[in-house]
Order: sequence, then structure tokens, then C-alpha cells
Amino acid sequence: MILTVTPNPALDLTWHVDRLTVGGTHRADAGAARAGGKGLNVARVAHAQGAAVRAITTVGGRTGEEFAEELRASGVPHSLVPVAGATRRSIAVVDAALGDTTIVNERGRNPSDAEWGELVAAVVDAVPSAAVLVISGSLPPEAPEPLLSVLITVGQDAGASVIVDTSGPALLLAADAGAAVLKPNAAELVEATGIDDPIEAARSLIARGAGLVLLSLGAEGMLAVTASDLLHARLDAPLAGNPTGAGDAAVAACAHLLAEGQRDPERILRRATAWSAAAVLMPLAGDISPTWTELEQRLIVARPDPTAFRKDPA
Ligand SMILES: O=P(O)(O)OC[C@H]1O[C@](O)(CO)[C@@H](O)[C@H]1O
Repeated sequence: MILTVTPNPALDLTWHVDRLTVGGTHRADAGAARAGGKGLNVARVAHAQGAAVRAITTVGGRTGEEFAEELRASGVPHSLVPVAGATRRSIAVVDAALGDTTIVNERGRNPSDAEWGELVAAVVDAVPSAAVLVISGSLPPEAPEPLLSVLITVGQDAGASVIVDTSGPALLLAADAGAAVLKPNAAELVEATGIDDPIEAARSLIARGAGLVLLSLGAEGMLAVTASDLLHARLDAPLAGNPTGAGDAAVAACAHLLAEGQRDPERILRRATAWSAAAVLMPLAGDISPTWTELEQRLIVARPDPTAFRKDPA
């Protein structure tokens, strides 16, 4: 079973507009509202692909009611921990003309210590039947510092492979705690490590204790960095669509393979890149296109020059 924990869930609102103009007024069809946040999207994708999953998160306020109702309707198995603060919203505006997506993520409210305790207890309860524990998304501002390492240790002690997809200092903390897989994008990685070269930055996370870094590069595909190898996968031609949730689909692919006992980094990289591309083809985060098998066949996989993704100083 794949267990996902989302410490900072969001009611995801998505609008599709013809052309987004800063300062302009836009008309759009009624936006979709979904129970989101990275771990929810991971659970949705893995569930749709036939994996046994459970999503654990907090829920509160009126947005939380809408969140819970949509999640129930989705059929994704879940456990919700009630909290006093309202569930945040995350807004994605998809520009059809440019194929760009503009995102505003509310920061989210910090649950009380007792509520965090309930969340950790729910994970402790469920983790014995999990082969993989996915901890995904941002932490609310002022979340207790030990929270992430506590969750990682809970997973490791239960014998689960722990995947962490987060940003900021939490990324370094997850590496120090020996997470099996980290999945930052290049900007998150450079920001967290202070190292400009993404491959060097990924290697610094491996040196701190991470097993595998899956580094998403947007249209340039994805890198898999381990202590002994470096692989790059990309599609033969870029895709247009909505990239929101593409990283979550990559995490779902990785979790799916690890749950089946498949640990080969190249296989994980291929599946993660294909699911990530298949997510871009769908209008909402949390879905992947059934054409992912064709996309997987279109991948170009190589061992790149380690300096290939270094940006020239301006
Ligand atoms: O936790 P954050 O990093 O703020 O990301 C949350 C957002 O990311 C997404 O998971 C897409 O990756 C959205 O569902 C949205 O809720």
C-alpha cells in the first residue's frame, strides 16, 4: 500500500481562460474545485493506476467541507484529521493561448500542537500496512520543526520506503533524515541548497543521506541522481498543456514502482517522466492521460555530461 501524507492540503481551484492579461478581467467557465495538495494528487494518480493507496491529511473550515466532500466522491481511500483552521485554497489559471499556467498557493494555517499530534497518530496507525510512505507538499508556516523528521522516522521504523516532495529548508532536513527518494524541481533545489548547478545541488542531497534525487526540469524532462549514477530522460518533443500536478504524477510513478519492489533508478526515471508528461495533457492536477505508455516509448534516456544543466553566468 502507498500511504501519502499532506501536511498542508489545499482546495485546488482551476480556471481555464483564453488569454491571461495581468490587470485584465477574465471570463471563464465554472472552475473545478478539487481536494488537492501534493500528497492528494499522488494518491489520486496511483489509485487510478490500480495501486492500493491511503491519503492522510488535515481538514478544516468551509473550504475543508468542500474538500472532504470532493475527496469522498473521488473514491480515493483517505483518513482526515479535523483541525480548527480552514483548509487553504490553491488557484491555477490555465492560459489556453500561451499554454502557461499561473498559480497562487495560499500559505495555509498552522494546526495546533494537539492537531499535529493527531496527524502523526493517524500515520502511525496506517503505516504498518504501507510499503511506501509519501510525504508531499509544503509545510504551513510555523509548522513545528521536528514534524518532517518525525514523519520520516515513523515511515523508516515501519520498514516503508520514504519519498519526500517538499521545498525550502525542509528539503535539506529530509535529506539529512535519509529519505529514500526526494523529488525537487530545479528552482526548489537551487533555493534550498544555495548551489547554482542543479546536478551538483542534487549530489549534495545524496551526500547528506538521500538515496535517489528525482529532479524535474519541466520541458527538459527529469534527472535521476544517485551516489553512483546520473541519468536524464526527456520526451522527443515538448508537450503543451497544464503542468500543475506533473511533479505529483512523477512521485506517484515512483511510489507505484517502489510498492511493487522495483527499485531500478532507470526504470523509476522512465515511468516518472512518462506519468509526469501524461499529467500535462490533462486539464486538472491529479489526473494522467491513458496515453502514458506511448509517451514512455517516446522517451530519450541518456547519461548526460554532469555540467550539461549548469546555467552560464549572465
Ligand atoms: O504544498 P504546495 O507546495 O504549496 O503545493 C500545493 C499545490 O501543488 C499542487 O499539488 C500541484 O503540484 C496543487 O494541488 C496545489 O495544491
